[in-house]
Amino acid sequence: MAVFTPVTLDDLIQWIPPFSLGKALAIRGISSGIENSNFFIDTERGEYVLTVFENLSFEQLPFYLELMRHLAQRGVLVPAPIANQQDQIINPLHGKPAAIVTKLEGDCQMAPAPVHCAAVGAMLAKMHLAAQDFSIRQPNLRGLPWWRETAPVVRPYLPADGQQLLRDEMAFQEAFAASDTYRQLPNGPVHADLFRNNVMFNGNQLSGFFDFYFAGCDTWLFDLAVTVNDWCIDLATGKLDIARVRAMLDAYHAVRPFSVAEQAAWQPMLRAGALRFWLSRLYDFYLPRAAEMLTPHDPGHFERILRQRVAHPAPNLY
Ligand SMILES: Nc1ncnc2c1ncn2[C@@H]1O[C@H](COP(=O)(O)OP(=O)(O)O)[C@@H](O)[C@H]1O
Ligand SMILES: N[C@@H](CCOP(=O)(O)O)C(=O)O
Repeated sequence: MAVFTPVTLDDLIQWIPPFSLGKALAIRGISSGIENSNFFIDTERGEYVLTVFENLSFEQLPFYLELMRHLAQRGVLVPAPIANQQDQIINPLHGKPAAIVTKLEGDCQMAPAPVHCAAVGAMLAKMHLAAQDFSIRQPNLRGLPWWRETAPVVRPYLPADGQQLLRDEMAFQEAFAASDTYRQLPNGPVHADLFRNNVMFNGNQLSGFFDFYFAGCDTWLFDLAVTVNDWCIDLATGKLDIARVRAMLDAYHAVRPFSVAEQAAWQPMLRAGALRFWLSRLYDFYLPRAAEMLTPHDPGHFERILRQRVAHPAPNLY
């Protein structure tokens, strides 16, 4: 997997002049993408990433790409979209929207240590603060309204104990979302999918967050819960690794101190973060999109995480 829309060097040479990147010298498809067609491109001004968007439209893309531009301009480490001479960052290529962004150096860190979790926590806090004055608003499209729609669709596929867990957790999250504590939580644009495979490291040095295509406005704590639930766990059991949790939370808190309401909301929010990905994985597993060619992610992983978070308290935020 997967280049869905082929782009040749000749295509690129024709297309790239308005970007002031000099001549296009080479193009290589990136095999690991699952949503879009991604390419590394060499130009006279250096190496960049070209993405041809397969599912998102010209109308939907500005939220994501303008958010990345906004963050990059404020020193948050994310791919910076390259504008053409008309200051446009989304341009048609083979009839689909396409964008060029800066290339992040390094690789994903799939076996993170506390040092990596601390770097992610600090950059996440910096990102939340920097996104506060971003002017485009879009809700998290995988938030509570989507859980409400999706839970009854996937529930019939589950065994009795899974159905019970899903029913109980939806009721718990509805009550949490209606609480005064929830209303006091700071919110704004969040990444909402900051898993290990969406962060690049150059050695132990974080080089950037990428894949912003689940971003939306939600509570900052939800973003942190999603991130902790992936970076700070034993993958086999879903149990939290206290040293990695502490490193991430302390580094986040040092940049953007947590509020009292956030402390009260932390345990329910870790459960919310697990429920969100349990639901999306159940949906992709039992109701795959037409022409889906991928092996779906295991929903059982997030069921285990959810059961863990229900049964065992996590370390306090501060
Ligand atoms: N800005 C970037 N800098 C460096 N590598 C990138 C960048 N964007 C994407 N990649 C590489 O391309 C791969 C696929 O990107 P991703 O955004 O996950 O694609 P998709 O949305 O199609 O799943 C990533 O795993 C990473 O190796
Ligand atoms: N992180 C999600 C899947 C989203 O896909 P991504 O590869 O684009 O991050 C999950 O693990 O369920």
